Amino acid sequence: MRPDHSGSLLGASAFSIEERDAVYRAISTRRDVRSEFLPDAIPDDVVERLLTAAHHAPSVGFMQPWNFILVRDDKVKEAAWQAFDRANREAGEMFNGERRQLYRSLKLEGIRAAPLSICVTCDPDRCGDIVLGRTHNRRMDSYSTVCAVQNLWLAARAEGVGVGWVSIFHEADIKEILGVPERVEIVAWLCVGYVDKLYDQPELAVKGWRQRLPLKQLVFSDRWENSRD
Ligand SMILES: Cc1cc2c(cc1C)N(C[C@H](O)[C@H](O)[C@H](O)COP(=O)(O)O)c1[nH]c(=O)[nH]c(=O)c1N2
Repeated sequence: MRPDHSGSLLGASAFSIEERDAVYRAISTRRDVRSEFLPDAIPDDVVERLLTAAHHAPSVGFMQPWNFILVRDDKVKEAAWQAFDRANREAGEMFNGERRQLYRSLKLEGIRAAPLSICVTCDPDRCGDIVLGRTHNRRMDSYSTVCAVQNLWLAARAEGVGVGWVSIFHEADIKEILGVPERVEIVAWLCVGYVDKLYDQPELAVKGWRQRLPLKQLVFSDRWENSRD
């Protein structure tokens, strides 16, 4: 089949003020959600829009290395929670004193509370061994998959749906639970569900774990500024 070269260009004018503000509002009010999920099922058309948003993410060489495993089965969620719990206990041991106490007091997942989990994976073999743009850095396929997660996260905010990213697992445990092939990477376990409240600041900041850094401290001109290391 001959490639389709019939694509046309779209106008690229700025959004209206309202549209622009809506985009920034989604970005600034998106939160990582752990425990505030409502039990209501998410309608299929909403899930479809979230996945479509994810699937429109940029990807290296237009590789689209992602898959989305939709988990609704309580038994599967329970197994994932057990894997989280094991890893979380190990993580707690890595802090000392007050920090350990604080860590242990944090709620870091909503796996069983959220009506839906979406495991987002990255298949490094999606389009052969040599991928445009990935030749000098193999991690570009993982980065692409993270872009898909962020698209989904922002779209979810606009839908009134909360998302919580859980990464406190041994990857092998999740692969086994979900039957994911060895070569495929687990990028994110996302807990997904409606919410009626969101923190106005990151929960980790509210709970005293870590504060947002001043942007000024992170921006350099032309070269890395060692004095700020
Ligand atoms: C790659 C990655 C992995 C994780 C997270 C995020 C990302 C990007 N975050 C969420 C993280 O704690 C949160 O994004 C920050 O604290 C900032 O808060 P807001 O997302 O702005 O609410 C997260 N949160 C949590 O409670 N358990 C977890 O395992 C993880 N893992």
